[in-house]
Amino acid sequence: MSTSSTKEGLLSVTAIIIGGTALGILGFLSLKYPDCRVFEDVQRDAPQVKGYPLIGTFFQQRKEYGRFHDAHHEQLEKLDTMTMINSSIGIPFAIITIDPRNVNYFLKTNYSNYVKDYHFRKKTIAFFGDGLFVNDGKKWKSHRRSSIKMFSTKSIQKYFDTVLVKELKVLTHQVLDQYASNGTTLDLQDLLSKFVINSLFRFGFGKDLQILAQKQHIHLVESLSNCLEHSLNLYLNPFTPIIDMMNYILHPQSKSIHQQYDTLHQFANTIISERRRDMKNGKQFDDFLSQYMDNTDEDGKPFTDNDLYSLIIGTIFVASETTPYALTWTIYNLIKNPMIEKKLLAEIDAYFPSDGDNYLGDLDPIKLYEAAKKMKYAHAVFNESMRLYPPVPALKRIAAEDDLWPDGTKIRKGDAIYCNVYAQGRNSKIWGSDCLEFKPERWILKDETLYKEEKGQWPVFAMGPRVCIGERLAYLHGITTLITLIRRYKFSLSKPNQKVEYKMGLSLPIKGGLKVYVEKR
Ligand code: HEM
Repeated sequence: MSTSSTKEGLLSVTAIIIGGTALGILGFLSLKYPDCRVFEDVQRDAPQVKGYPLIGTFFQQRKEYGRFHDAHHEQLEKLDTMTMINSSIGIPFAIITIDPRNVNYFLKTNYSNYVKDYHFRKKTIAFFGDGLFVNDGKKWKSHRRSSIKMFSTKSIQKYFDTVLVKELKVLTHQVLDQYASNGTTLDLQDLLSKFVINSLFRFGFGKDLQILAQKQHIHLVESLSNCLEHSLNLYLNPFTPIIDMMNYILHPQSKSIHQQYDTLHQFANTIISERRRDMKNGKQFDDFLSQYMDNTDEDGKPFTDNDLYSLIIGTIFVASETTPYALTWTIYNLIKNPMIEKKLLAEIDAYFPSDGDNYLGDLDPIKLYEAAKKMKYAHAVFNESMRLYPPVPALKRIAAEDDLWPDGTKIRKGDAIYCNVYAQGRNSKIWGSDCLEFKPERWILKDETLYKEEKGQWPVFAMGPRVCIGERLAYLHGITTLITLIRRYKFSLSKPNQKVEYKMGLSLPIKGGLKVYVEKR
């Protein structure tokens, strides 16, 4: 036998051994991990969404991305569980829970073991800055402490008198009346976002952005939404920097994403420097910005411009992404349920007896404020809409240490935890067999008081030490706007078969907005 054929023989034997061993290992691993990702430790005493050997639920998760929350809802109902594991290659391991005991535990009882996602903070820092929303520990504490004073009863009342009612007049008399008389379609979601941004900006930073009627700062609103989407893509899609580069090469004329981030930073920097100058000249202010500037962080140092940037952008972010979406979904639900709208109108009439064209006592701030606090049915309608369409659809944390949940689920250090608020609001075990129906009556108890949930079965504003600090303001803002709009206008979908579905993200907007016609009542 020649040396070359001996070599060939040896090579093929080696190839057979290597190939056989690889196949053997693959077969062994496939048997060990038949429905989850390879090397996953699934011994957590929680049911698991079944996937494929070694890759887990990768394909299911990719396919369901656009309807992520519904997929969780269906999987939880199918598995007949309130806590489940979803394990996929390439996607961080996640434990999803809607069990009120667990939710109460990780958001409240043992909240310090469940921290904000560090990777999210790192990827989104260009947008959010390094402030309240994305931090834990000292930084979070000092930012929260400095913000909270703005949400006292006195400040909220002042906001009502000096800002909200005036903005409502612009929204109705200058904008919506125009659409009503022209009979043209409008995107209600977009309009309400601008309305809330403008109002809260005047409240927090004493500046009228005039984006509602006079169409100023529209580039700011665009940059805001593009940069938010971009920073989420940076977190979720590793190819984002390559896509950015391609966009830059293919569309050299259009504004690059970096220029849009610059727009946000320049906008915030201008506000900060103007304020520093005015304060130096002895002008007095009583808003968010001045409170931050007067306060110090936990080490006694003044807040930096970066801290102030995160406050400004954070406020615009919550303003544009929560209350307006809650309001848009509520009006959508009322369009779909005319009998409920009729009942709401009856409650509004009881508080504001018919007064011709002077709707709602011509928007008298004191009357409105008092009514908005008391109107039970309006609260029930708003809550019921947020039950089905929570503005913040999921709460995510990372476990700092191993733990054991009240339902027996074992938690490992580093696990990602999701409370899917959307799936929880639609769960039949929690809300009964009519859970998918829009029924505001479920919020009104036999003794005519409003049901208040505090045990972890509806954390729409979160709970525990990180509960939303804007909750009271959001209710007052939401209810006042709702009753004003419903009393003055009748809304209808511009196309009766308009597809209304949510867009995936940190919040729950309607994909493409809500296109409506508006008529004066
Ligand atoms: C319907 C309206 C709103 C809903 C449903 C809502 C919901 C929430 C939720 C669920 C969280 C917790 C997020 C998490 O920890 O992962 C949160 C946090 C927060 N919200 Fe709201 N929010 C609303 C409106 C507002 C408004 C109007 C403001 C202020 C202008 C505000 C300010 C904040 C702040 C500052 C935090 C961070 C608190 C912290 O981490 O300590 N929210 N909100």
